[in-house]
Amino acid sequence: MSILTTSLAEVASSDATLRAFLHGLPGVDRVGADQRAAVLGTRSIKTTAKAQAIDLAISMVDLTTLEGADTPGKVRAMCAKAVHPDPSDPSAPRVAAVCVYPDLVAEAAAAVAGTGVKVASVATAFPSGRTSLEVKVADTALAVAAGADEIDMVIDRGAFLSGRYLKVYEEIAAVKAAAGEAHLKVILETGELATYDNVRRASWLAMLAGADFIKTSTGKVSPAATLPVTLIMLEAVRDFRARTGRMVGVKPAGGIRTAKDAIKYLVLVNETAGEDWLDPAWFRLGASSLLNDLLMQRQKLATGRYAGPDYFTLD
Ligand SMILES: O=C[C@H](O)COP(=O)(O)O
Repeated sequence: MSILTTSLAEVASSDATLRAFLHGLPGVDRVGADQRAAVLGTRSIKTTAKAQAIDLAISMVDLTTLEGADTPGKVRAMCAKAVHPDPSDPSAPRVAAVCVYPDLVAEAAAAVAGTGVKVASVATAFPSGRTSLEVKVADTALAVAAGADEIDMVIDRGAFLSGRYLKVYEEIAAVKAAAGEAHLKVILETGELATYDNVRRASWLAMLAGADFIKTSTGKVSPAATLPVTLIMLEAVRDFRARTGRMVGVKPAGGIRTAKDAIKYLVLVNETAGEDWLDPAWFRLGASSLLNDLLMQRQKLATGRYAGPDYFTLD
């Protein structure tokens, strides 16, 4: 079955049709992808453009805490930081969203109410996803009922890697239905997918099933986000829009800690998917400890000196 001739409506009728479609996608040139990501990662941005890039990156952060030891107090402090990242400088943009476990959604929703900061929650038995579909759907519905604007779900990697593509598709579609109006980010956990071809296939599978965003990683598996994997996902959303007219967002997450790295991702977005994606509606950076470096670099550009990490509250 050729990607050019297949009707997308027919693709999800069985494992066999999904397999034919996904394995009919062009293979990823691994060396080429690594090299292109490395080259784009060396592009430098100067002064004004850098200041704009830092503010854009701040506005794209999903400020995240996903620890077993998370408390309501920690979540409230994180939410305060999400709304006013730099209390000494009201011109610092707020972040896109806070991202928490489902049991802390209500706390987060109360803390950011009326500010424009969204609440994202990792439902579906994050990070492993190893539970029944009934539990995943209930986890999602409860998170939305508690106030989540966005649901970050994990795919069933075991099913994907054993070729049970229809199961993965149907789970995503069921979680999407349970999410209702909430936006659905589908985490591929690329560090467990073994090949770049699989990253491309999982990206298409998630988009076909209704993902609003595709996300690299949970942050609990190494490697997490990388530039080459994000490049492949950006190509996928670009090609998916060309084929269907529908735009899907991209979220690298896990291990992104410096402003320098964040800017590399923005260059990659611009050069791969295009500037339509340079917007928090279409591109996010999932990170627990990136924001302080963005704020430090922002202040350095404005004042010519670093304030030092102690100046900002903890990420
Ligand atoms: O979704 C975001 C990740 O869980 C955060 O990972 P990180 O702690 O490496 O920034």
